[in-house]
Amino acid sequence: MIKLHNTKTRAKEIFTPIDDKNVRMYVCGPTVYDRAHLGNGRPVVVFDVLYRLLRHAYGEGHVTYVRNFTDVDDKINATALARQQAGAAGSLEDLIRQRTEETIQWYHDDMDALGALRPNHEPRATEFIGPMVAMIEGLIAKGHAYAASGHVLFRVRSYKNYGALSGRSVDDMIAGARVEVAPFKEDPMDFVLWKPSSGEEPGWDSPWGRGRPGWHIECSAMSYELLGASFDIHGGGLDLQFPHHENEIAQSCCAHPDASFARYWLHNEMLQVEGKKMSKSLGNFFTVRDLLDQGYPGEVIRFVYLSTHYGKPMDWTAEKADDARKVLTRWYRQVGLSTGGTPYQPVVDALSDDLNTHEALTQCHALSNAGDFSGLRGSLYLLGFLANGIPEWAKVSGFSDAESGLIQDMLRKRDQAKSQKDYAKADKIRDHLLRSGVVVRDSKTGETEFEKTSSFDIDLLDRLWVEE
Ligand SMILES: Nc1ncnc2c1ncn2[C@@H]1O[C@H](COP(=O)(O)OP(=O)(O)OP(=O)(O)O)[C@@H](O)[C@H]1O
Ligand SMILES: [Zn+2]
Repeated sequence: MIKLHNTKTRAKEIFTPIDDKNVRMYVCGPTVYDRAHLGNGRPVVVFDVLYRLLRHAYGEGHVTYVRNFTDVDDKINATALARQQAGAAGSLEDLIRQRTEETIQWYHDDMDALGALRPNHEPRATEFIGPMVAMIEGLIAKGHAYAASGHVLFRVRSYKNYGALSGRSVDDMIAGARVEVAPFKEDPMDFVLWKPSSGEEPGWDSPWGRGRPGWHIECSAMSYELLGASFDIHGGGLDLQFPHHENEIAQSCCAHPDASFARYWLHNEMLQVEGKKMSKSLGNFFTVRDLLDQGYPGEVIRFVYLSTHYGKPMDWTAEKADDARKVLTRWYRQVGLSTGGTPYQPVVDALSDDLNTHEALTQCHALSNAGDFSGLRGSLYLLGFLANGIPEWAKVSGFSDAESGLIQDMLRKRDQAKSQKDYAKADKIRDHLLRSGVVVRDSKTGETEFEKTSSFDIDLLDRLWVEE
């Protein structure tokens, strides 16, 4: 039984899909104008864990995960224009396409490195302009939208539940929001569904002239096309709750009044830098690529994300990353002793309790300490580690995975002996290792490294391991 905290009801609820043969989830994806920063990676990993849990619970072929690329945006146009002004060859349209293509490639590379599975569908807004126009026409026909000066606006006051997701009234929201006042708006709260494009700006023909869609309608149209009018889960960062998600709900529920749109809304809290949201506009960001280039493995970054519950703000520290690397190194070496393995039930239970990844990692520690390496392997796999086997950085040169696993397990027993103050036993294990040709070195940080000597004898090591 999976429980999820639903922003819509502000409560942890039992998750029941509409169709357990096809569990459907939509997550708002990136605007593709630049490298993803570490904050942007958080929802990717959070919803990847949820996707993996749903696949575990309902079967791999029974979950449909959609995450879009917003490839129509003024920020993309601005980057392309800056390139053109700097002398880049090609029309603005070419440069825009180049920019979005390269950004999508970067996004894939970086998110793959974090161990995130690719969603089943990654629709690009530019491929769904037709359905967006159709949805806007439907909204106009029902009186929920109006055309004015080449724009189409959503009539917010026509939807009585507007604000329900955030739990605020329209008037409160206006007071707190930066709403654009424009002469063609009936009400300052009304938001853009379609806007005119001039000159070289990307644009498509529509009943309201050549123009482009607003950001909010993209998600409403793409989720409808790929998941239907009612689906199970909608996710994204908490910064999107208002106005983006309120607007998605208003559009979709008015276009399809008999459907429920998304039934469970999940929002991840922000990755912060000194108490403030990491964001491009504040300039306080570093990219996932920066960290990878500095030598932090993607698995380590993933581990740091998972160590905090998605509903809590978190920050990145080098100390957290160092700890993560140590723990993962030990676990990766230990699982070299096992093949296969199903996830440990307490790990599944922790994830099923509103994605308690922190508790899931605590349970992995318990498996590691108890020497249950097949349970550990299965659990790590469920958490999105080990998809490509044991990474190179965790290996010890000269040893096979199974040999490292064996040595790591002897070291575990030695640590246990030490903590029970049985120093004679601890020394005996070390001597065993030495006799088999393995030199052990304890570092100041409490980790133990090992190395192979020319007299390495795996058969002897194996025998001594069995004795212990
Ligand atoms: N600091 C953060 N922590 C967690 N999630 C974030 C953070 N910043 C953005 N996100 C999430 O990243 C996803 C992609 O958002 P988007 O591409 O709109 O980011 P952005 O607007 O370019 O970034 P920024 O907010 O820095 O301007 C969204 O789900 C958003 O909620
Ligand atoms: Zn969206």
